[in-house]
Amino acid sequence: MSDPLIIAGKTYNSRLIVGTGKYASYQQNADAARAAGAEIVTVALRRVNLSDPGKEILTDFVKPDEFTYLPNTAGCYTADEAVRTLRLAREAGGWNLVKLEVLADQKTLYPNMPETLTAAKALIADGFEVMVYCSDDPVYAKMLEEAGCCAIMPLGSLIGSGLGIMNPVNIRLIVEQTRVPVIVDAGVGTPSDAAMAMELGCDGVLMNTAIAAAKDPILMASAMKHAVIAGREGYLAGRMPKKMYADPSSPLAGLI
Ligand SMILES: CC(=O)[C@@H](O)[C@H](O)COP(=O)(O)O
Repeated sequence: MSDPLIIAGKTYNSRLIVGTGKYASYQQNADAARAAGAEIVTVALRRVNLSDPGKEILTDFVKPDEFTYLPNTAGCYTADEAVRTLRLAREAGGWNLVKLEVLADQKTLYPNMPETLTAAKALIADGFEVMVYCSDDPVYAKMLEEAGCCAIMPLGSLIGSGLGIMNPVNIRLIVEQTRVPVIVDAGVGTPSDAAMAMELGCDGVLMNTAIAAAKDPILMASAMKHAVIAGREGYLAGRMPKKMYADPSSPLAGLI
């Protein structure tokens, strides 16, 4: 069955996007991205070495001809900072598809939604394709979609928390109202969290810590790949209706 994910007019077969932080090495990062079957990797422009030849460079391991690079603005706390960071990235690397995140504070890394919306509008006016990390607030999610974002990426829970999807009802509301892909970003801790996101009807999942901080990141990456596929197929198959009382599995007719 062909069931591609289309973001900003480009088709992907994988619905799992992975990060490039917290790994023991860039080699382990590359191996995990492959085990996850990921086609897109997100890169924190302010944290990952993309150019200093005196150190290991990410692109030597996670190769740009193998993965679509999705630069992100992790570590930016104002719209201005985020816009400036992505403009510099476009000049340096030619990246036009970007992941915008504007954070509110270091303790929660919760998205600052007014600043995020301001930055999204500026970037879209500047010709960027903006995938946007956001709160699970359906009202802001709608504003970001109307501003022209090409993917809405609500948090499952706080970045790096591994707490899973704290507010499935809000995620479902966002899914129902959104016409561009909805990708749960942040907070996934286990394969069942990833499957739940997909069963809720999300178009994909972005995760970093759940894989990078696992005891065996490569095995966890593979587990996440299967969970995303299982959740997607379960969503497309349509779950059975919930019932309050038992319903026997074997037919009642013809009983002795
Ligand atoms: C990698 C990234 O872009 C972040 O949004 C974040 O790190 C993902 O969150 P988790 O680490 O909780 O998966």
